Amino acid sequence: MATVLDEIVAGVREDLAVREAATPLAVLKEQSARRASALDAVARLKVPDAVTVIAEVKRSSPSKGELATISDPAALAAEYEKGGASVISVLTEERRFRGSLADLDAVRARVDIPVLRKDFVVTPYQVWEARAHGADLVLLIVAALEQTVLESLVDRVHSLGMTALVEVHDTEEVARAVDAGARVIGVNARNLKTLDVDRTTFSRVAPAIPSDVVKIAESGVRGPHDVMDFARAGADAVLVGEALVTDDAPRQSVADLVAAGAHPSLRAVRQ
Ligand SMILES: O=P(O)(O)OC[C@@H](O)[C@@H](O)c1c[nH]c2ccccc12
Repeated sequence: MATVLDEIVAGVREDLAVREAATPLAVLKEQSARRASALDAVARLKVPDAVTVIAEVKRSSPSKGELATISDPAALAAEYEKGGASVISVLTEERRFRGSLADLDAVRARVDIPVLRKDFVVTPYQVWEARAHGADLVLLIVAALEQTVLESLVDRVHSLGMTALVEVHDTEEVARAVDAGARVIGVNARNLKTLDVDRTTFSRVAPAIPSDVVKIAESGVRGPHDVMDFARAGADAVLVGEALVTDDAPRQSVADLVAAGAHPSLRAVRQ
């Protein structure tokens, strides 16, 4: 039976065929060459004595439907940046998440911190697209990719100077991510087959991640308390979407999450 993930990827492939017909790869390569080099995201995500925050621009999701209108994604990203976010995540998937490459362009033009292209990347064309539109990081979901494809996409992302954020759900996927050369691994608390969130996923899966790899807890962060829990479980960063896009004061809420991630009581557990 087709899972939600299979259905999303099928839609992504259809939309991709349309873009590939309109913009040849050679054009994307020229656009990429004109971009400033990608920013070093690893240095910003893994800092001593603090959990950093990746703040996400997301209008809609398959699990919750419409979350927020977000008429000005760049303005929201600028608020996140002022609140102390280390990286901005921008959904570019159109059908289920109501994102676009135009959102990525707008955010890139406004903020100075690294930007993550959040999509269902299955071909090298999408990696070139990410770079052409100014992304510094690209999400790669292990569960959506054959191992050989995952390996070649990680290589492509890194060879273009970007950082792959390789998403896993269990320890087998961690092994695949590490074999593929991941330097940054995100453990998604949301199961992409059932869409359920299980906040214990990170603490179960993170011990399998090598110590030199950056560890990110993704999904289900409701507030400062969850940031502190993930910090105690060894997270270097958290990725937060829904709680921020549905908030009236996203700048202050990011600041509260950043403060929780740097709380002095966490120093002892992070040694
Ligand atoms: O909105 P949340 O629960 O804070 O989750 C953010 C982020 O982790 C989530 O949007 C996400 C994680 N992995 C993904 C892969 C594709 C699309 C979306 C995602």
